[in-house]
Amino acid sequence: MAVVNTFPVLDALNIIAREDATLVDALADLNPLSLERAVDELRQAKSIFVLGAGRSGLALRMTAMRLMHLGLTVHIVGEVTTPAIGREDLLLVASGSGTTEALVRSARTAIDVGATVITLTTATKSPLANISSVLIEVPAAEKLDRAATKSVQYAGSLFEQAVVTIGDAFFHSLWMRSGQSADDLWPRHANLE
Ligand SMILES: O=C([C@H](O)CO)[C@H](O)[C@H](O)COP(=O)(O)O
Repeated sequence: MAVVNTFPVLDALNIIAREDATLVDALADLNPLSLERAVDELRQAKSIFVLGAGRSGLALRMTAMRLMHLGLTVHIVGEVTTPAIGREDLLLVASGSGTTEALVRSARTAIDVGATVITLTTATKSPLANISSVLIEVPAAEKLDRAATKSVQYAGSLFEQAVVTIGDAFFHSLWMRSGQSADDLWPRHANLE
């Protein structure tokens, strides 16, 4: 790539905002039933476990906090206090590639014990996608996709933004159904921060 002297931040913001809006339109075409099923499964699960590596995992941690605000029992896989997953539980996984080995292994364990696995991924034919109970295709670039047809942003950035947005949409949908006010939710927010 050629060095350029300037690239206005507002231009970058516009590029990202446009990519995010296009992705939401594509999501609506690809996944309405999967998105609704995911919300139903999240509502019914005894405990929700969230799992992702790198930035995908960081994005899902934001969803984990919001689900906790709703009063749901949520665990982040890898934390020392996270218990064993069981039959009535749900594993929510985000992996752009769908091939990150530790995630595929954990998803297999979850399926083996009878838990539900919801996967957000760009790769619908990946090992992770193949074993998932609910598959949400995110039409974004995967981290090694250099074609710039789906995104001009670096690596899996568009996917990771989508994970945050879809997680917030899960939360919002569940919150609107829950009958709880913002004041009902707030006392659950961390008071040790
Ligand atoms: O951190 C990541 C990287 O910065 C890509 O933008 C990825 O999220 C991490 O490598 C995990 O990969 P995936 O399982 O393919 O999401």
